[in-house]
Amino acid sequence: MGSERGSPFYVVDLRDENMKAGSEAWRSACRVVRTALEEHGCFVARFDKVSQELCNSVVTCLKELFSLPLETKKQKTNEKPLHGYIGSVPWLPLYESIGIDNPLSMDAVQNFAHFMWPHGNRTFCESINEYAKVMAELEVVARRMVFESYGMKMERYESLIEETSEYVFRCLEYKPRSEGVDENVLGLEPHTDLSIISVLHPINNLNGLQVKTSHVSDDQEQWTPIEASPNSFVVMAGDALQVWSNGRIKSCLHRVEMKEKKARYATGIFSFCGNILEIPEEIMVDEEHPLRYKPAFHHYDYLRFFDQHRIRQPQTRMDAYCGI
Ligand SMILES: O=C(O)CCC(=O)C(=O)O
Ligand SMILES: [Fe+2]
Repeated sequence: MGSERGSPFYVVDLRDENMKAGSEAWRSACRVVRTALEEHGCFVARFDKVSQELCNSVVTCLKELFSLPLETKKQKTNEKPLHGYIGSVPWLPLYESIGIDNPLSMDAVQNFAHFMWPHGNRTFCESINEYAKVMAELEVVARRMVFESYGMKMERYESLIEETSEYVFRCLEYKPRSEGVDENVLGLEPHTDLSIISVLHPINNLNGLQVKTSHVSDDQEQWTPIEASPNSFVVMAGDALQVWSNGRIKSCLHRVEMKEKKARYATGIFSFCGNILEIPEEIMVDEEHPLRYKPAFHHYDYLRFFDQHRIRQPQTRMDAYCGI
């Protein structure tokens, strides 16, 4: 466990069958997770519970979904901000994405599929629901590790896990650059996610994802690619985790550069808190880390705030919403 040669990002092996909560391997992984999130806001997780067959089926589903007419894709499938379709953005001509709310519920996925295909789509529902469940399993392990790494007691964080397990599953397609599209145009512009944690998977194994890293030694910032590889998932801190940790963890600034000649498909599962997320002040606040945010954070309200004000700069946005 640690960083891979040539890459500054930490790699956490979550494949180990023996990695049961409480074991030495588990505690050591918790430490790496905390260091990684404090340094880069992300880490690479090795996780082998998604078979190649399931990945292939999900890619087929995504192709089918994105080839639907624009009017169909744009239907409002959800009331929550940023949970639906995003596309036809003039400065992001290669990017399209669609959110599926509550993807662990087969009923919710079927509901979504009925919006898209009048007679439903059984293969789509089965593959997406099965795949989202595995992604969520990985997300929960990551969240448990974060809570534990700051010394939270298990009795306390288990209820927090339940409150913070609302998900949206996002399907992403990046079209290959066609004639006339400027070579400086990005696949997706720099941003941080508004989630607690995001787990991303470049499911057809194409590169493009980059994270803003800073080198403490020379004070330089740069965009560093995260290589796509089978069984590798990228776990990122979102704004809500930054607030929860009183700024100890920085939400991860990332973007997508599209140099590929083929369409790039990716998926992401994003966790949210359905309740008020409280900063555990007894753990996060001390002389060195005075309270930076109002201690009660209303997650969906923060999404509405973003939707209304569209403040792009993440630190300014969090400060404007809940800074003290
Ligand atoms: O395509 C990717 O790898 C990243 C997608 C992403 O950052 C997002 O959906 O928030
Ligand atoms: Fe993102």
